[in-house]
Amino acid sequence: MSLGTGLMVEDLSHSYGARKALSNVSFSVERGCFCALLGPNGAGKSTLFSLLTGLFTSKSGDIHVAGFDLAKKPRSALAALGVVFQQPTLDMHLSVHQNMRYYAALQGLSGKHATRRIGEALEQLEMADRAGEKVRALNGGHRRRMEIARAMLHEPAILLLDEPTVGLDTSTRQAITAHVHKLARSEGLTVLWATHLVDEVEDEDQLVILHKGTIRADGTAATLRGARNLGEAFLALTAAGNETE
Ligand SMILES: Nc1ncnc2c1ncn2[C@@H]1O[C@H](COP(=O)(O)OP(=O)(O)OP(=O)(O)O)[C@@H](O)[C@H]1O
Repeated sequence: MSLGTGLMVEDLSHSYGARKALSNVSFSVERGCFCALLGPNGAGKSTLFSLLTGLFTSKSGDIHVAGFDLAKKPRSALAALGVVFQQPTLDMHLSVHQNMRYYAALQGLSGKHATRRIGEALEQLEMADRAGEKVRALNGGHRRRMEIARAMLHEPAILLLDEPTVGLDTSTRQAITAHVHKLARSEGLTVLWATHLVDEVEDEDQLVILHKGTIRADGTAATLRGARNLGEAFLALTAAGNETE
């Protein structure tokens, strides 16, 4: 895989003691693609994210981020990643801008460059007019948008989001999902979006279905669902996997 390309996961496995959470998982996401990683609770999505972000180390398998081998070039690989974790990690007592400034400093951005990137990232997520507000005064949707803007500060090639709409109402979920689809299209950003909700997947998205630690399907959402709606297709693909166990 060459420099600047998307994400590649090859033959990745992970166990918690005797419990196998991921078994020989392989898939790749082309640069600029939105890939939905769809799986029910316990499928292994968070485990995969922990491996992709270097929180856990894989004993078997390879991960390449924007062309960098995570095991051999962790700094370069991690620098190419923007991450939005499932649990919010904002300082409620600071303003949006202060939170962004703090994170910019952690990323090594300072001065005018940091100010410019904070402005641009907030603009992209339509949050620029909230910059002076305390985070605790924002609703859940705006907090999430802010976290996405924050993950974009260092201009990552790849954005990972682990169930980023958990706890949000339907219209807020739709707005955030649409925002990130737009980012992928307009910025050439590679996106891996983990979810268990089929309505967050668009027909033209790449869809990877993970169930009980294995990949059950990988293709364009429209192709995988065929004439069915995605909910039916998802149930069929995950039920088919159960029968073999
Ligand atoms: N720290 C742990 N110790 C033991 N087993 C774990 C641990 N974390 C996860 N597991 C198990 O590994 C499997 C995959 O869990 P994981 O959290 O990665 O799935 P998930 O798809 O993210 O699910 P959810 O949507 O519920 O977060 C599950 O069977 C889970 O019970």
